[in-house]
Amino acid sequence: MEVIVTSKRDRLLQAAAEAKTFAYVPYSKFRVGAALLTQDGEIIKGCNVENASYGGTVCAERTAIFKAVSEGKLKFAALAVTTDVASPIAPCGMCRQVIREFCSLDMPILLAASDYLDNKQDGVRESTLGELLPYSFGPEDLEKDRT
Ligand SMILES: O=c1ccn([C@H]2C[C@H](O)[C@@H](CO)O2)c(=O)[nH]1
Ligand SMILES: [Zn+2]
Repeated sequence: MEVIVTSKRDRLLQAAAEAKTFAYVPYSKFRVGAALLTQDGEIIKGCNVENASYGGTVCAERTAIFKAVSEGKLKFAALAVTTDVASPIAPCGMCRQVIREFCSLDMPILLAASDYLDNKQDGVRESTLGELLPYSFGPEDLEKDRT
């Protein structure tokens, strides 16, 4: 995927910050917002949604992906994630695997610190899925010949 242009990048980061405001986090009080850019240029937002059973909690990244996929959108160009932490926070392992199902290994993943607008230098860490989930298992592995 080619480098995303600044306006789209800013829109995506802004959308992640907006999504964070809807985080349902009565237990952890740890707000997370995610925003997915589709290859058509659409932005789909997601927040973490916690549950009294704890295990029923869904992360912001998976909320965004499941929202998109359940609307028939399966091709993504970038993902942005932000929290209230003043340094960039990376997605959990389960989210990385779910992202792996739908996104290429070179897809940009933008990790924005809570204050990234004041700190555009170090506030956004730009990574890729391949960097966050090296030597991974994915859908194509199920297509390989088996003995
Ligand atoms: O990648 C992550 C990691 C954690 N959380 C949420 C889950 C839970 O609601 C809270 C604390 O783990 O943060 C996310 O949304 N994304
Ligand atoms: Zn997660």
